[in-house]
Amino acid sequence: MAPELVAKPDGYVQPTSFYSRAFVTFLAGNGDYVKGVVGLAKGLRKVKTAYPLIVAVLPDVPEEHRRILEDQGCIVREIDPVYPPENQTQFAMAYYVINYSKLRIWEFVEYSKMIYLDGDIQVYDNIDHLFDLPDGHFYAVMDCFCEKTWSHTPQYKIRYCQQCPEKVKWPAEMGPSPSLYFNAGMFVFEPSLATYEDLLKTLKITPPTPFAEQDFLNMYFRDIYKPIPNAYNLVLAMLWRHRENVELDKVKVVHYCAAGSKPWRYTGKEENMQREDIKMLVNKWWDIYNDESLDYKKPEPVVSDGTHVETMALQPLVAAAMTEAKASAVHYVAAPSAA
Ligand SMILES: O=c1ccn([C@@H]2O[C@H](COP(=O)(O)OP(=O)(O)O)[C@@H](O)[C@H]2O)c(=O)[nH]1
Ligand SMILES: OC[C@H]1O[C@H](O[C@@H]2[C@@H](O)[C@H](O)[C@@H](O)[C@H](O)[C@@H]2O)[C@H](O)[C@@H](O)[C@H]1O
Ligand SMILES: [Mn+2]
Repeated sequence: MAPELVAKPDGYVQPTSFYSRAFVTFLAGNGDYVKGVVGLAKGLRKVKTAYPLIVAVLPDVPEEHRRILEDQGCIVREIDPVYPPENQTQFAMAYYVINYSKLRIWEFVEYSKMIYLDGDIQVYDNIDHLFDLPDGHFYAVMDCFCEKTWSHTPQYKIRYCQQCPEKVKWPAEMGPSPSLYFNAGMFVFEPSLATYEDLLKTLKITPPTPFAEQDFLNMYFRDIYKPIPNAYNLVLAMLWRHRENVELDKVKVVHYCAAGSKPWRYTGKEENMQREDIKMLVNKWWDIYNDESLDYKKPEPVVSDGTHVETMALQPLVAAAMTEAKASAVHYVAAPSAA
């Protein structure tokens, strides 16, 4: 629901509840992931989230892509890259090396709570309630170890997966079973400069591993990690690896991370990509991406007592609240965080 607006004696109106919560995603390069972020922005609008979407962009994201995202109501913020220490690691995907730059979002301390979403994620139900989860923990959905991308791990070699720990039990002779491990495509976290500095300091002395920043974040937050239901981040491989753990009609967030499943590049040729559930989820993504009614509508400039007030690129909800607050004969100032 839109933040309360309070008209001040001098006629200035300011939202009482400044946004200290936001969704945040990450965009690198001049390629087609920008389509993923546009889809995400429109999906969040469709589920009527009360919070803005921040896009942390690397310097190599072109002005044209930044404009496209601002025109979709996103708040674009440039971040510097973060590189892991010199290493010979073979990342599961070569481009994973850029994903360490996600760590910059811990520096967004004007927000007390944020939900990170990969650009290849779509939100199909409102998940604003996750912002109310108790502070002091790191919330994310458990990953699955059954795809070939995990063939470098001991759990893969013995076909152990945390999604079905009873099926193949962890053998005592291999020591304690692995800590619960989350997929880093979606997580609820609290920005903090102290954590941010410590993350970067710790990264400098941590040898990189195949799943790059996902492995690093799992190691770093292991003691405060709390699993949340699979419905909040459906890692697509779950559909053919652990169908018993998926209630497709209750899924709120879909993560198009399986090879060949990025909707904007979908050809249907890769393994599992001809499944009916995959085709349905890819079409669902395109329905939102192509829905022009979900495009961001810049609020009409507010004209008051003859002066033309330039409204900033406000979040639709603040704009709607302003309209409700009868934009006549008063000036408006937007909440800085809504700018
Ligand atoms: O060329 C790229 C590759 C990755 N990303 C960002 O980094 C995230 C993580 O990469 P990806 O989702 O491809 O990894 P996966 O979840 O498929 O392993 C993406 O969702 C994007 O937000 C990007 O912006 N440009
Ligand atoms: O940089 C490492 C990446 O690791 C994760 O992706 C993996 C993981 O989900 C595996 O379990 C799948 O098998 C695999 O397909 C998928 O790519 C995150 O989704 C991504 O945001 C990012 O952190
Ligand atoms: Mn992803």
